[in-house]
Amino acid sequence: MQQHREVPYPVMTTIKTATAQDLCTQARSIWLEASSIEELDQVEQLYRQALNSKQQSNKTTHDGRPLKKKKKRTAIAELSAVEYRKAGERLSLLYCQSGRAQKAKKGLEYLGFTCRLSQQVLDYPLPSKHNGKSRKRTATKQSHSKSAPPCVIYDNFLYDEELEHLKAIFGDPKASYWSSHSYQVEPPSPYFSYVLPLLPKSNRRSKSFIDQLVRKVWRLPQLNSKFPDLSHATHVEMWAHNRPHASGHQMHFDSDDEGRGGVRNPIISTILYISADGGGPSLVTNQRLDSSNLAHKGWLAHPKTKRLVAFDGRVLHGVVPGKGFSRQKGGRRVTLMFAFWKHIKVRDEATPGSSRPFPIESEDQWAAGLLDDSLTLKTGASADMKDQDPIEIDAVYENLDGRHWTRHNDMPDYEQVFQGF
Ligand SMILES: O=C(O)CCC(=O)C(=O)O
Ligand SMILES: [Fe+2]
Repeated sequence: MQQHREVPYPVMTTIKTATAQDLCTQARSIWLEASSIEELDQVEQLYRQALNSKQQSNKTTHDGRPLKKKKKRTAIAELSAVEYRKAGERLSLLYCQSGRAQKAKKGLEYLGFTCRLSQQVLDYPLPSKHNGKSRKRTATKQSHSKSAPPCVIYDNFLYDEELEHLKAIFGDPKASYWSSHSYQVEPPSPYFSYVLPLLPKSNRRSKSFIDQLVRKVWRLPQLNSKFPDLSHATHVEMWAHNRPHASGHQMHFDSDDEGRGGVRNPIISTILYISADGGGPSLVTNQRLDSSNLAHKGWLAHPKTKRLVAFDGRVLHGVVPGKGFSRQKGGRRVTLMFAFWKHIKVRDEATPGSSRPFPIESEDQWAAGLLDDSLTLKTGASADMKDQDPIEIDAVYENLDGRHWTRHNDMPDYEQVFQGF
């Protein structure tokens, strides 16, 4: 758990030079790129200052005289209700990420939450020698047993040259893949993805980098024995993310067209970690759309370059925001996702959006890089590929006192569950 130095409560209650909203904006931008404990302390202080900000009241008595000094300073929060809520949630997340969930309780209660992601999730265990040890080969045989995780992790799935090729396309936040889609994480830009058919080897495009890479995942024997339906896939949908350390991705179900017209899940979704200089773990749970309870089990996979994570396309999952500060100034968490579909509607529209056909004629740098056929990928996974155990979490949700939200608790409304991101 990260050590957190307590900072004195802010002394100033009247803000003259910046509005409380400015303080929140400043806090968030420092937080997203923070690389020291001092910066994190500053973030916390700014939020507390914004939440405690007061304006001089212009109120007068009924006959027009100013109120006595004490009354004149009637507190008026400068933040709008929405901003106040956001700032309160941000500060609560900082508490939960640093072993101080108890301190978040009052604020979360005030904001109407009854339940939150657990300490084990928000203040997640860091990768260590004891976590994610290599699994014995026989362990994969349990894949049909009820308690088997709905996800698998393979380290060193990619060869170095494959990673380098992907880094050149997706690594730089200014690269054409991001700029040509006006990608941003805060506030998030609209979702966009591309669909490729899973073609027989004889197809003319099957030598492109992206087709070879997709095939390498799709045909991985270990993945096919864990998820037998994978062989029925006809299309793959690809999308990617490039996040600073503190940026998370709310809990969600992967769905065709983002769930418009009803949720339709892929057979499996996969995550390839291209850059892991920052960012929190992926969290996969055992909750499904038709579950009548919140997830009671979860599995964490930390970002690690060349790693492949695959999970049952029906389960709730997300990205936990990186806690503390980034190991590297400006470090990014870059992931490339593939969802394998039996049926998916390809939406051929002029603007970026959900499941567009892969632009095979495009001269955009990113598309050209993925269509490049000069690199022959070695078939199969890299020789030192290793399966790893995800880190098992036995409480995904807790009440505000930190007690497990068990199967015996009611299903709370979505707005009552604090995710912190
Ligand atoms: O980046 C990750 O770990 C997973 C992201 C994800 O679930 C998504 O983009 O749908
Ligand atoms: Fe997802």
